[in-house]
Amino acid sequence: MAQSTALYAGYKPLSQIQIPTQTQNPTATDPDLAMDPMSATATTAEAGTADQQPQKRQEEEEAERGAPSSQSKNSIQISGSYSSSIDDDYGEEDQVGTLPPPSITKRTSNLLLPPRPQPPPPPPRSTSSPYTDDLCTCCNCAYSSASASASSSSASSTSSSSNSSASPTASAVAKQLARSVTATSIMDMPYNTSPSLRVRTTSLNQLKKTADLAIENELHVCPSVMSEELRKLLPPTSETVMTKPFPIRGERTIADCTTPHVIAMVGLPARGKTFISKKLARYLNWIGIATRVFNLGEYRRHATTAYKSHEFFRADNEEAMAIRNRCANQALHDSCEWLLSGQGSIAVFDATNSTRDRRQLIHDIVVKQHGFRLFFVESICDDPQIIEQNILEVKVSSPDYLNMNTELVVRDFLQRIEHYEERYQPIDEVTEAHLSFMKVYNAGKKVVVYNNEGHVESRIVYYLMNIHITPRTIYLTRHGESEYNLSGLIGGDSNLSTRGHQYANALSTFIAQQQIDGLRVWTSWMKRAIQTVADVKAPQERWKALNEIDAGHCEEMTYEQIKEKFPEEFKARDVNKFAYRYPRGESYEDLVARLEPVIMELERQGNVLVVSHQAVLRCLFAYFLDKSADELPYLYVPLHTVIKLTPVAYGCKVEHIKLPIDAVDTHRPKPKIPGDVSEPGLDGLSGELVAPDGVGKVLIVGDDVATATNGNGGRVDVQAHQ
Ligand SMILES: O=P(O)(O)OC[C@H]1O[C@@](CO)(OP(=O)(O)O)[C@@H](O)[C@@H]1O
Repeated sequence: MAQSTALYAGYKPLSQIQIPTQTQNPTATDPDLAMDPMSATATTAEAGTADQQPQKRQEEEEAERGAPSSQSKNSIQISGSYSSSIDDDYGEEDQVGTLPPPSITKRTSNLLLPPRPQPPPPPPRSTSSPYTDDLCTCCNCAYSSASASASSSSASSTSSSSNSSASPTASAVAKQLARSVTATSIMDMPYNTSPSLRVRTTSLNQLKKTADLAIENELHVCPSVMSEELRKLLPPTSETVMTKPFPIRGERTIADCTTPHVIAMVGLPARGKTFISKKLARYLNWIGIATRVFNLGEYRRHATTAYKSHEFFRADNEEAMAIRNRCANQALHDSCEWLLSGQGSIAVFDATNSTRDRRQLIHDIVVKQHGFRLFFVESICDDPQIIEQNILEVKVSSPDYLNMNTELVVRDFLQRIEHYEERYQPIDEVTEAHLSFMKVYNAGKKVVVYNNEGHVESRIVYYLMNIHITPRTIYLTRHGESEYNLSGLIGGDSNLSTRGHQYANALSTFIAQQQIDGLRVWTSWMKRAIQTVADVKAPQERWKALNEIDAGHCEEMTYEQIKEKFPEEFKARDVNKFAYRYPRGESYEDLVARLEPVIMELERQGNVLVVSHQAVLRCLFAYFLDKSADELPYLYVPLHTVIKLTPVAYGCKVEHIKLPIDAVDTHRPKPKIPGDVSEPGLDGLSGELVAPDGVGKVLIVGDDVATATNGNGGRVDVQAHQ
């Protein structure tokens, strides 16, 4: 966690904060109402100058996207049917008082071009580049000042006015840029233009407004040496836009989340805020939007050495309140700094944010000062059973209650909730009509969405409408060993081998013995997957989306054959396996995009057995285990093994159940030298029945499948993962 510098007046480093004494002061005022008039004035005054600009830009962005104006208030209400218990946070944390305006105005240039994670350096320009007429003078790349000078007249006027003092090369770049800015409009794009190209064009339209400034400052170089930010805004060329069905990872991120977002949770303790925050972050990261949760409870625990009792949360405990305020300031500040640093696109501020003043303050900082988007997610629950279940599941094991007996924990926590209830103000559509928010009632029974402002919010709303907390189990397994697996061929649509058929039998026995309530079976359309569940007694569905990664020109070849026939391709895959796309085929990143509807439907379902393939299951497994894009293509998913996933608290319990039928090992670990087929891998997983990263332990079932499913038969030691 990045420690802040003293950006807020009066801020004290967390390490210097002392444990509060449990004082009670009945005359103390509500800290949310006790705003420092100086701070409040400063905030308002600053807002007067700064706030209209981001808001205006936001509207312009929306107009470009064809999104409805934020002025058009809208609210929808949806009722669902979820039930059962709820997992939750460690009960944080609201009532923070005034947040003095942070002094980060020096970074407002980021608002125009928010820094993004650095993409890999551009490939050397080939002679097929459009920039071929002439060599540039700064680095002898193929940038053409001649082609740039042949710009359209309207473009020329734009560039010449802004670039009169630049070098000939800079002038050429400026012209090239300005021409594209002037000539290209999102409206001109053909209907089937890729999303990445549309975004690039949108960015160009934005750039048009700031072109003079940008050209002044940055266009003194050719594209190969100009800043990443500016280069991204150059018109697409045959090198930057490929013929492909999906944009590459970085582009997709930009497409989905041009403006940084803060998602701020709202609600009383034990209402599932941390559960929602963590799950949402896992999903957003998986689809390629860098997201991080800032949990206020963790800040508070860091600032105090030990939690003593609910007294700490009394509204009239001034000393404790001061600590809580500082922690909240710090967490929000860190969220914004993280977004400004360009490391991420969405910060989830996991706190109770339970008063109107508090939310207004967040709005002032996030929207008015930084120009970010802000979306509140309020979790409301009045079902005592859900709340109690939640306390028992996650509060009892909270670091706040180490070594405390369960009954005392429940009593203390309920009193803590009462302190919050005294001051809790649910989001109000009338007095807070300017906010964008959704409300989730009783773990998804009803959902209200208000002022939904764009694509990211829509995806979040859709996701949160699909998740539920009803206990269930998901079983993942690859098909039985196939004929192609035996001969080392990838892809294709071959039949099961003899051992593959034996696995199919063992699997149906195993599943029957598990006696899984309401089980549904999902398979790909591939023969080997369908044959594997031939005897499983449960309703079955075929998903084309579960088909194995399409290896394009490399289908039905061995790794050795690919290396021999396409050595460069083979090597390229080892360099970046997640992003690499087979010629005329798919990448792992494509797979993730293809599998999103599967994940969404899995979230809606109860018990499901998914029978699919190595690459596909790596993607699904990575979603449940929150694995990064680097780790994902190397996750170990061996044949003849069932991976049992059981949601617990904030994560997933993982069990690997190896059924007793031998199979070849198709796992190819990451080689030390890209393109090497002989060298043993770095991850050391190949051939070992060890789950990656110590995730759970492998349960090796004996000859009698029943031994393992009858309770004690080698029950595995499992770990829960966030
Ligand atoms: O991405 P890598 O590691 O090559 O693994 C994917 C490959 O796994 C295979 C087996 O080698 O999957 P599966 O047998 O599960 O259908 C190939 O079909 C597929 O191309």
